[in-house]
Amino acid sequence: MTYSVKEIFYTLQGEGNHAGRPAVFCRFAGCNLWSGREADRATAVCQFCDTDFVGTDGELGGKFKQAHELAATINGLWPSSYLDSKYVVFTGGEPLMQLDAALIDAMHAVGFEIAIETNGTIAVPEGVDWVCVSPKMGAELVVLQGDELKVVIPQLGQPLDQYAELDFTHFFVQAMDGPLQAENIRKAIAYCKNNPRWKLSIQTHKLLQIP
Ligand SMILES: C[S@@+](CC[C@H](N)C(=O)[O-])C[C@H]1O[C@@H](n2cnc3c(N)ncnc32)[C@H](O)[C@@H]1O
Ligand SMILES: Nc1nc2[nH]cc(C(=O)O)c2c(=O)[nH]1
Ligand code: SF4
Ligand SMILES: [Mg+2]
Repeated sequence: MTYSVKEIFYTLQGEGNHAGRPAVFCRFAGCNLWSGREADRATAVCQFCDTDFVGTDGELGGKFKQAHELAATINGLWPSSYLDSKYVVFTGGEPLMQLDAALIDAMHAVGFEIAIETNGTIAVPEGVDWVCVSPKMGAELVVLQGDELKVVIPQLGQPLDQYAELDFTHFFVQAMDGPLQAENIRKAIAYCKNNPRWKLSIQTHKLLQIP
């Protein structure tokens, strides 16, 4: 299959349980909950997205015909002097529209641990080493287990109490970035203090002004 990739870059994971961990990010183009066009945002299922995932025009973006070509490009960003702890985060857009067994095998073959950031609407294939699910109101959640549940708040009517019963190891709330960010951060802090199973995920890469 041909993979459509917006961009590939080496940075620190900014969010969630692995915040601060060096990682290659592979951002796939396309999402099942928004076209990515501003004109469609108001009518999209997911309306608060902070990411440009349209097209293949970003850093190292493009169409990759073979899993091993994409794996080699990702592997090429890992520092050659340090071949331990290799970590790739597949995101997007929605990575589970494209991540398949061939790419999982190709990444493992070059020594990577594989993480995904997903909206939870598409089943996770075998072999993914770290599953971060971020549910979206208005979209059916089908991924009911994983490593971290990272809920962007506030979303009207979101069943946070029910989410807390799902089979995840870590439970995070993350303040929605946008015009109400300051207020959303206050809400997220208050939510964690009142519901101590939940931890705060800060988008540290935005504070640090790194990709
Ligand atoms: C851009 S999404 C891509 C992966 C996948 N489509 C998803 O939604 O999980 C990566 C992460 O950013 C979060 N996110 C998107 N827009 C955000 C915003 N405005 N404020 C805070 N987090 C946001 C998502 O919920 C998700 O956890
Ligand atoms: N540094 C950094 N960390 C991230 N964690 C999740 C991201 C995403 O867009 O999926 C992201 C991102 O875009 N950059
Ligand atoms: S599901 Fe993820 S990538 Fe798609 S629009 Fe929402 S936040 Fe953006
Ligand atoms: Mg991001």
